[in-house]
Amino acid sequence: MRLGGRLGAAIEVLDDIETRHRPAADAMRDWGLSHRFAGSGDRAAVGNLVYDALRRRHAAAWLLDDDSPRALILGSFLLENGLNVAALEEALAGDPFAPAQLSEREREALAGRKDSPMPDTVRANVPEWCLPLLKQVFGEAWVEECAALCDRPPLDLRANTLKGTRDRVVKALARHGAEPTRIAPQGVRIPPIEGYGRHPSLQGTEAFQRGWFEVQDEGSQIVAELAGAEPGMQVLDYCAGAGGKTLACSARMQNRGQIFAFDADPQRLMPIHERIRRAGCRNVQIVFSQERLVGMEGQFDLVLVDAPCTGSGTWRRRPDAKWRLSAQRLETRVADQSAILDAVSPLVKPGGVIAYITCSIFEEENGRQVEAFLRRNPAFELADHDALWRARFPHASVPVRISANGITLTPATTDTDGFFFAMLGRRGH
Ligand SMILES: C[S@@+](CC[C@H](N)C(=O)[O-])C[C@H]1O[C@@H](n2cnc3c(N)ncnc32)[C@H](O)[C@@H]1O
Repeated sequence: MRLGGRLGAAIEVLDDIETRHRPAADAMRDWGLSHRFAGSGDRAAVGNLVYDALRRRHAAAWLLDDDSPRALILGSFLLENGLNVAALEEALAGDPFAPAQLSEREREALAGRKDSPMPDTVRANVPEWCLPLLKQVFGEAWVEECAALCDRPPLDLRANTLKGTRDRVVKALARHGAEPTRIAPQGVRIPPIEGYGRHPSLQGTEAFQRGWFEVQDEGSQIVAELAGAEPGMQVLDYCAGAGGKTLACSARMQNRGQIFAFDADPQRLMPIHERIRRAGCRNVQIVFSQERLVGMEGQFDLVLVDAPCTGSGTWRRRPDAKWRLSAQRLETRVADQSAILDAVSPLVKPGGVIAYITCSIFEEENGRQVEAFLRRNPAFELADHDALWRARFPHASVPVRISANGITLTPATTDTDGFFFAMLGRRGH
């Protein structure tokens, strides 16, 4: 397929996402199935065009003064290509599969925008109802923070110290541009996609099959480090899902001590078996039912709560979720989180801690959630997050948002997905 055809295909996929309210990944998969002639390069290019348009939806719509799927794809192509209208026109000309040439109205809209500055609310590219929440959490930096959440993400890996070293992973993946991450001690980064290519598919590599690394965003690695699982500890990963944090804790613990991995949805736990085997983790017990935790009150040194959340910190990777999110869903998540925190608090031993984690940037799910928990549970107190950060990452010289209530990571500051971390200690020994 030529570029024109790819633009046409991207419009088709985006139209499917918009009109049928479908997740982008599902719409892309269906497009691939019904266009089997399309090669992997075509799929990657169409995927990039669609995801870019979802990331910068407001900016693309502003450029062409229209928010139809056509305007979003063409506008976002222009944003990615330095507003090169000639390149767009060339792609649209002479390809029978390309969308129609720019109309007079579109040309006029583009000409009108050429020298006018993009308004802040457009550059931020977030749903209107979120604006007050984001201004509240980021203050003056809200536009920069939101704009960074629209960038393409890197592909991050965590070298598995149960099987080898980070150096070995960096060397094995050097041809993909792999480099050590700046903060997480075992992190390896493959830079964001340029142009219309794709990240390498690493699952088939010998290094992956041998368990040398896991795919895990650096932010997720950092919060797992902050949780501080140590050899010999009794750890409960209460929202273990597919086990990303479980595996990171197991490596930190050098397979000594125990991790109980629980999730309210046993289906979510399914991938963990294979991951544990590949990674060589021998200190993980999978807990399929809450009943198994009865009688374990006061037993855990560390309870990790990687809470269900809005995922607003991961909008770079799942930009369609940004536009599906609603204030009501946020409210539901906040209620889930506070119920989970209350459920786990009796399981922590005196002197033990809860590591509360979200991949959200909203205060309601983060600092406010922590404050409300402490009001309900006076037996718990906040750790010194500043000291904790310095102790874990003494060599990290990046700006990071640390408050009394916790630590917030963002693409604009730590160059990671957005995450929140708070450590809540149970008083007494
Ligand atoms: C952010 S995901 C966990 C990701 C996982 N820890 C990882 O690092 O790969 C949140 C998980 O919480 C689970 N969950 C939701 N409500 C829960 C509850 N009430 N109790 C325990 N787990 C819950 C969800 O099924 C989901 O798997």
